[in-house]
Amino acid sequence: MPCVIKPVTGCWGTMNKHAKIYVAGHRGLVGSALVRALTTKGYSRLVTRTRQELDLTEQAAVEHFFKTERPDVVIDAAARVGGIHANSAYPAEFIRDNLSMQTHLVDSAYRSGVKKFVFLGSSCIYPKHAPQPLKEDYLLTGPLEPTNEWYAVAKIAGIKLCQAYRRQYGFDAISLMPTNLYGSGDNFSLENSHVLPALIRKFHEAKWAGAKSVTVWGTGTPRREFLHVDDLAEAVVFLMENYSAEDIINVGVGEDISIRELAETIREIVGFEGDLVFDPEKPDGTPRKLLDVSKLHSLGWRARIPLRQGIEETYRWFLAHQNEFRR
Ligand SMILES: NC(=O)C1=CN([C@@H]2O[C@H](COP(=O)(O)OP(=O)(O)OC[C@H]3O[C@@H](n4cnc5c(N)ncnc54)[C@H](OP(=O)(O)O)[C@@H]3O)[C@@H](O)[C@H]2O)C=CC1
Ligand SMILES: C[C@H]1O[C@H](OP(=O)(O)OP(=O)(O)OC[C@H]2O[C@@H](n3cnc4c(=O)[nH]c(N)nc43)[C@H](O)[C@@H]2O)[C@@H](O)[C@@H](O)C1=O
Repeated sequence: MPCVIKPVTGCWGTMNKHAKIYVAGHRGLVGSALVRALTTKGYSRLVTRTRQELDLTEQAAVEHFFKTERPDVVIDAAARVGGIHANSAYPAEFIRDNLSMQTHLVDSAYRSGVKKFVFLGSSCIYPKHAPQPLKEDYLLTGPLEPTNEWYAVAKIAGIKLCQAYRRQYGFDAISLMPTNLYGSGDNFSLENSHVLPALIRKFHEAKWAGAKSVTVWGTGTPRREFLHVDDLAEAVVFLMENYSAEDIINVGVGEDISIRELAETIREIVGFEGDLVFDPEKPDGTPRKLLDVSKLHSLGWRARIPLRQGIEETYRWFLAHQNEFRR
């Protein structure tokens, strides 16, 4: 099905700057960047709820929220998220919570008359050994990476949910597939975070402890693509305003680096002078996960924050917030 570009204003009417936009998961890495991006773009009616105020795994609470708040637009940045270890260690929570939250959100949004729903998947929905770069068409063409198949299956179900509600009910739900993200507000847990924040913290702590080496999980050979979360948020707002179709869209940079190169870059930025030690007992995960972003480029959007600059900014954020991490 072809891409559909629609104008911000005009027949839609909902995407004017007074549209009431519910950002689910607004305290997370992505949600907080979305709040910044939407505010900068002049969207003045943002609705947010903490997990304590609205637990999205509670169907009745979600239904009640939509009936009373009646947002025009929903951006779903709420999910159970984590790095390679968390995905392997908590498979039941990753599949259960993600299936539950997204189902409640999509269904209640449709039933309460939401005009636009933006769902966020992930590049891990593609088969482990799919050709690179990963085109949107490769979805469901082969087996998944075992370390994150539970999360990936939930995300694939989320895509299908959006497509089904569009086909049967004409619900304008779109699904975007971000690559690995990083930036201000990330999770810096040593066990459960993604590689980039984990390595920032490991190198920083090793530097201050005067350690001789830092251990990097796996062989260092897997390749990953990293998109700054402020770029991602801009892309999400752009697609919310301009895209309406059932086909998924990759959101990335179009370039990747090896974990060894990433570790060397972070070591340099942090100023750690010791060695890198690779631990091959830890899983490598997918060998490569580079998105084909030609569809996104053809719609008129490109990432702008270079990786080194983004890591430097993220390290400054880490230094300013290291005593107040969320977990
Ligand atoms: N980070 C990444 O590299 C990537 C992320 N994505 C996708 O982007 C989206 C956002 O991820 P990210 O910002 O990194 O994740 P975070 O973990 O930083 O944020 C997730 C948010 O979801 C909220 N949440 C979790 N469970 C519940 C619940 N039961 N009820 C209400 N709120 C809940 C969290 O609330 P609380 O603050 O209370 O914990 C938090 O605000 C997800 O869909 C993820 O799959 C896609 C590709 C890569
Ligand atoms: C966004 C994406 O994120 C996850 O997939 P992933 O890309 O494999 O995740 P990751 O960032 O945790 O690891 C990337 C690579 O880096 C290596 N690595 C080295 N040292 C550390 C380290 O210290 N911590 C971590 N976490 N990884 C390390 C690690 O061994 C692996 O080879 C999925 O949850 C998936 O569901 C998903 O969507």
